[in-house]
Amino acid sequence: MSDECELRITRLGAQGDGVAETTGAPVFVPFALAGERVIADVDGARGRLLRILQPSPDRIAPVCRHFGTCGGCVVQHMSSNVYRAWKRDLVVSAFAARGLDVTVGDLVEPGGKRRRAVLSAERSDNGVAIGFHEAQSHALVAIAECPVLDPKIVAAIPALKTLIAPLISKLGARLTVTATKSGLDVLLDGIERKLTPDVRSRLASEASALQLARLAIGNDIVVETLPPFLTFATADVVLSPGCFVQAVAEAETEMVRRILAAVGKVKSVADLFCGVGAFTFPLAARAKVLAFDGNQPAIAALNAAAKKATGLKPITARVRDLFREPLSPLELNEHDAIVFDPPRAGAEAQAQRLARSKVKTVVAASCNPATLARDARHLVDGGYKIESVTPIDQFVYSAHVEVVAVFRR
Ligand SMILES: C[S@@+](CC[C@H](N)C(=O)[O-])C[C@H]1O[C@@H](n2cnc3c(N)ncnc32)[C@H](O)[C@@H]1O
Repeated sequence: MSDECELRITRLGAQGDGVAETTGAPVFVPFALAGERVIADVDGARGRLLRILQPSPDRIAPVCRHFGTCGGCVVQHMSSNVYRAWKRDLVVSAFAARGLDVTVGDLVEPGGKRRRAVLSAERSDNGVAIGFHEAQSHALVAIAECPVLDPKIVAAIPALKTLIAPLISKLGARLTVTATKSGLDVLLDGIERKLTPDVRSRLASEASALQLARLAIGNDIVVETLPPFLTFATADVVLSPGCFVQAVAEAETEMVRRILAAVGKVKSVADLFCGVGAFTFPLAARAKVLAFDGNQPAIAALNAAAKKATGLKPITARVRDLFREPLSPLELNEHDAIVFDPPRAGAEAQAQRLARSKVKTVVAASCNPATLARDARHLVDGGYKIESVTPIDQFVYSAHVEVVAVFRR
């Protein structure tokens, strides 16, 4: 049952929604701003914005025509000041919820566009569409423009649509596109049927004609015209299909700069959750690095690049599940500094071991302030002091924020 109600929005929630405190529970209204009076269609804790009776002076026009339907961006409608304060506060609140009263730095905005897009492809009565899902829905919004994506990815969408059309059913598929230094690296997941030799050879020649660096379908590399690579310090790393990369190169540069500044002049560093080595190689310009990640292809890619890279200290990279088998305090103590950059779930088991170690400097990078704060609590309880917490706007217009936190003992 939904109800049309007049609401007064008093604050912004963690997902960027306007929140109205009612006599019952709070109501969350996407695209409403603090200070606004709105009419919303309210169903339980959610309100659909129908009309704005009194707009906030901080309301601005969105930069993209898809804003409001495409679920990729949640906050293009607020002034820069409100946006910056809200993003920073996501981090402040996460730390406060763990009883950590820290000074969180201002939001750093490195700019840049996303070099990685995870898109959906679906067949409908009007043909194949590629885009993002609507918020809280399975409906696809076909993308004609996108202010956050690398323009090379947006420009390739019409050609990708034609390329993959024969493979796409109503069930849909996932398309991971990465802009690498040798061209677009395209991975299509969720295709059930096996490729016939004819289809395969057509796909290979069309992908080459489009100058894609690589086209992979699931685990099958259909064609690799050029090895798709990214450069970290002096290392050219050929990516494994769909492996993790930081979404925005400029944000990665900012993270690396802060990590290196915090680590300082050291002899030995462990880089935990290293992926393909975005931090490993810059760290190895000054110290020997022991690197771990649970993803075997990522470690293979890192090791292959390490063999060819010049001017770096020794790198040892190994596959290890750091949730099940975190480094022990004894293993940690062999290093002057530890860098960890886990997935959204965080690194609780590893943080608990770190709390019992004697390592002087720990630097955490995280895309989830909630799990970072939980892990920081373990470090603080183990005697670490939080030296700095810096939010970095890697995921512009979304409710996500990257954070680099420095701990010392
Ligand atoms: C946020 S990414 C960081 C990668 C790298 N630091 C970078 O900047 O590119 C998180 C990494 O954690 C790895 N990972 C996820 N679960 C893991 C686990 N249980 N043990 C070890 N690594 C894991 C993923 O493979 C991924 O490379």
